[in-house]
Amino acid sequence: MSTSYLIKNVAVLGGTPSDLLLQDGVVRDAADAPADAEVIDATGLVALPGLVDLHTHLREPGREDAETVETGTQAAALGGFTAVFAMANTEPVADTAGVVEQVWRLGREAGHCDVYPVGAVTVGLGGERLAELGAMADSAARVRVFSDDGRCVSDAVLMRRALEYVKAFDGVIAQHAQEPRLTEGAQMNEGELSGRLGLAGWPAVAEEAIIARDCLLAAHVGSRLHVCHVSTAGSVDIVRDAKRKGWAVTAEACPHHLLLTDELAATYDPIYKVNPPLRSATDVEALRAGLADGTIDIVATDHAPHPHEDKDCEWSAAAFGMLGLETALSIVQHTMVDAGLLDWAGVAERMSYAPARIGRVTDHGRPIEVGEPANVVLYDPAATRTIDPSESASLSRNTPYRGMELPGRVVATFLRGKATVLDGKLA
Ligand SMILES: NC(=O)N[C@@H](CC(=O)O)C(=O)O
Ligand SMILES: [Zn+2]
Ligand SMILES: [Zn+2]
Repeated sequence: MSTSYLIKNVAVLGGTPSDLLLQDGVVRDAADAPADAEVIDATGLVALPGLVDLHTHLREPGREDAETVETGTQAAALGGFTAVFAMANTEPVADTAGVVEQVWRLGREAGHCDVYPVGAVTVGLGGERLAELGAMADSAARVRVFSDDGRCVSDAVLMRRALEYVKAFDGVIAQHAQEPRLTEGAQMNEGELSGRLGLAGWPAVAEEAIIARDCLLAAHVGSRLHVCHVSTAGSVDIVRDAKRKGWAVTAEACPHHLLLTDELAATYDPIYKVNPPLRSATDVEALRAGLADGTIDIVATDHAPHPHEDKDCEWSAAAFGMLGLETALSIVQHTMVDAGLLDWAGVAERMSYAPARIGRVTDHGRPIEVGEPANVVLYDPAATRTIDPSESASLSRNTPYRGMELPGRVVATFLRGKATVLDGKLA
């Protein structure tokens, strides 16, 4: 028999404390708790629906030195996630039914959280021929999100065809918006600082031009576009405009873009090297405002593990990317909740309900109500912790928050009523 959990005195979405029963994989009325239910005193804790990350790099197959499905989903569970969408830029690329089924199966076997593979848009992320989108959609992995993330689908005709193709199964194209010709050799945000540091600049317009083009294309063909890791104030404006026109455009912001700025590049420490790059304080403020008013639909981690030999080197030689799964909720608390921009219901919308909706997943992103799947995270917003990379479940150590004191701690995560994390540790 599986364990039942009676969670006492928990503030669901930060509301008035009540009791919750998780039994047989679903949320039940606490009054029906069996005598042998495991009791958790959740006084002071907030219950949120299991978090859903629409943008994770699990690196398997091919780069198991950086991360595996096992370790990446452990990090996810520790961060309060019950589902992650695994990006397609693996080796081999997830551009066939075979590879997406393999990733999906590895996720099931690991059991720490559900893994939904993202399918590549083009063969080998080559940007030349459409991958077998229909076969991936029809596979056991039931792919609905397609992305060449890491690369931009820069060919307008190919992007149009992809948007048209996925309409047949209600899919979405998640675009890594980066005009390649405007970003050749780019190392950091283009601005006064990049000139001073002698690092090639990644201009905001290279992101904004692609987002504007793709919003127009999505509207033209009547399809769904999702914009990955929005990083500039101008991008927020473009998405806001597209939404006002009623176009089916959604967008994500990453925790690091909500907190960190390009000033950190002055350290020349590649821990701060990420794509798109850290931008200005004005951009950070616009992202927070966009996330608060719903222009930016979701927070996605873009968890991008890299082994130390790809990060502990000179800036221009280092890989782009930073860890995100285990710190995302703390960064959102710090930048949005503690700043008075979002309440916990708003966090649930942006880190669980909306990402599940965009990814067309129905058993995650559900409210914590009787009869719903017991995908729940218990979070202590009053706790603080100092980030120690060596404590991460990830195989990689590239967190930009090393040594920082962050608010909040994930106390427990439940996947279909089974504890994946208890007392802040893997169960
Ligand atoms: N974000 C990054 O800096 N890196 C990602 C690729 C990506 O998300 O574009 C990676 O795969 O390492
Ligand atoms: Zn990307
Ligand atoms: Zn990514």
